[in-house]
Amino acid sequence: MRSIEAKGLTKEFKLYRSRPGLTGAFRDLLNRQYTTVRAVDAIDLSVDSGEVVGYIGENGAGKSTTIKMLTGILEPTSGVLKVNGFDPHRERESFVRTIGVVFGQRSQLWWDIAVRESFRLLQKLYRVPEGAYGSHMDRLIEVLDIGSLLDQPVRKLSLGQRMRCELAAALIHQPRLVFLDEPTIGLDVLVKENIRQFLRQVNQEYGTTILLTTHDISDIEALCHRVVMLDRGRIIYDGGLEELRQQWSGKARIRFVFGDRVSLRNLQQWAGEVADWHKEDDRRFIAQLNTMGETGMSDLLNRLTPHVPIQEVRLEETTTEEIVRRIYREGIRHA
Ligand SMILES: Nc1ncnc2c1ncn2[C@@H]1O[C@H](COP(=O)(O)OP(=O)(O)OP(=O)(O)O)[C@@H](O)[C@H]1O
Repeated sequence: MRSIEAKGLTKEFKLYRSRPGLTGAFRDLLNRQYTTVRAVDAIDLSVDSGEVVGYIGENGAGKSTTIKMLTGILEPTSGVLKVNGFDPHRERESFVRTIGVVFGQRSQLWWDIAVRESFRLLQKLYRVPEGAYGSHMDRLIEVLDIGSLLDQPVRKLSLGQRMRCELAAALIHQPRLVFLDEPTIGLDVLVKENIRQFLRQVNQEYGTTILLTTHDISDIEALCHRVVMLDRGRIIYDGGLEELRQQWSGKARIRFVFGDRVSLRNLQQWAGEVADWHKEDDRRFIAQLNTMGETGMSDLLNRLTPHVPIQEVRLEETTTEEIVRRIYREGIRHA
């Protein structure tokens, strides 16, 4: 079953321009001028139920605008959108009962009342029957380890404690689809790991679909089977994380420590077309392979060994973070 089905989904904003001075203000009154910003530009997105998808992109790429359309907060300018079988904006009342939302920067809990009371209010809002509520909440409270926080007002909680309560709040009504916007922002490594583990568990046990926006690529590595990358309102990549790494990790870099001093010119001569060289000191060099895969590496070693003793050789892996940063910087065509 499909959780999200978007075709040609577009959102434009009108930005009104103010002309300078009093005359400008007067002219604005009579005839306002505006420019149009296309925040989301005709995207096609299908997400099957049970998938965990990372939705990433630079600041201003259009992620929040997409999420706001998917959750029914904003009405699309054009395109077709079905989420959990609903038109999110038009059928908002029934639709919101099928989704959960966590915005890392904003709270859905009431600041001054005890966490327990916030949960109760949400239970009423979502009309969750008492029987289903009790056992489900007990489980959430246990897994998220928030039992000791229930009687405290939200304003007294640390960020990590609050995030765990936010997650419980978003899952009170057992939604089929959860939107998480920067769920681990500002959290320490241990809390991040707990939250990721919890999300994996929710996905596996309940088959909950998760759409996650984050600037923290390790969230994506830990959780997502699929990445959708947005650039200036358009999808520039939609596929597996591993494929993204393989396709765009670029030329392999090999770090050498030679047994003897060696000149850059000699290395260039011996290696020929196979690699480009960067010198760190007389014995330490980095080779950037011009041929992909393992053949390039063994070819290079074969060429060097007759001339110079190799003390250490290490293949440098490009991290996903580096790949993504490069794609943001250069665009996917040049990565
Ligand atoms: N209400 C609005 N009115 C006018 N322009 C807007 C509005 N909301 C967003 N935009 C513009 O739309 C574009 C996409 O913004 P959006 O907030 O969706 O990006 P984002 O990928 O979520 O960025 P970030 O990672 O910084 O949150 C930006 O150019 C932004 O300035």
